[in-house]
Amino acid sequence: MSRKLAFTKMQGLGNDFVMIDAVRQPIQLTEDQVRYLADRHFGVGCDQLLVVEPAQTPGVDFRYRIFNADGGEVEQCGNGARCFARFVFEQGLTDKREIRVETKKGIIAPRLEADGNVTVDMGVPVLNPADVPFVSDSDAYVQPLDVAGTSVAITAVSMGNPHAVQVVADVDTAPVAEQGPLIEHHPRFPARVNAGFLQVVDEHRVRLRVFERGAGETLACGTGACAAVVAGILRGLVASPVAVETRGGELTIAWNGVGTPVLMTGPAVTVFSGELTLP
Ligand SMILES: N[C@H](CCC[C@H](N)C(=O)O)C(=O)O
Repeated sequence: MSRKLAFTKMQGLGNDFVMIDAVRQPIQLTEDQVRYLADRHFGVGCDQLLVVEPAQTPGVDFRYRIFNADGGEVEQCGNGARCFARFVFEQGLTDKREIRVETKKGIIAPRLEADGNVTVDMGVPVLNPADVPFVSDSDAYVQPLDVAGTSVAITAVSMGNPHAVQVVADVDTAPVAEQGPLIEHHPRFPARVNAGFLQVVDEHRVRLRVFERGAGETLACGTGACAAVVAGILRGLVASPVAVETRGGELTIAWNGVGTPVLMTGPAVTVFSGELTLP
């Protein structure tokens, strides 16, 4: 039996989302339905689908679930967190400008700024390889990863979701298309991984491309920007705060070191709303 579904299309630096208000229209989407909604030819089209639900934890305002375009549910989404905050405010689901929201892996706190940007406390990055998860007998911040016979020096970081960050001379010529899928599916990342390609411009500015788990290369990746700055600071290449230039625009990331949270600031834009009949 088909049903009507209201949705809103949003984007954060070109990383685009279909937002579903499952507070007012409770729904459980199948993987096939997620893939349909994310499909850029047969559906609405997005990198990720974000479903807003009532909170399940006391003292938290909402729960938000994140699904990649391939249908898989994941732990965290940085650009999505900013769009989520604007969505619940614009839809009248809250009158708060600072929101506590639970995701599959932890609670984050987005704040709507007066200048239109959104700042999110993305939580404390996880560096213990077993918790990323990254199969390794070392906890060194830089480790060699064999990628089709090429040894790539990566830093494994979890922002709730897993990231493998490498430093390149120039993101425009980095082997994103060739290495991205190989790193995403690398056996040493049992939950797969988002592959970051980081170019250092100066102490407070970098350029970044990310081949995302379950979505391919996106124009921007918020958790990827957080992971890249963490990796850059651990390697002594940059210092907080860092401007992160992505193909979709610029994020500001601040981090004061191991054991402290990462703060991410950037835009969140509503593109259009619509309704469709869900197959
Ligand atoms: N592809 C990611 C989820 C979306 C993250 C990204 N869109 C962001 O802004 O953080 C993963 O599978 O972990």
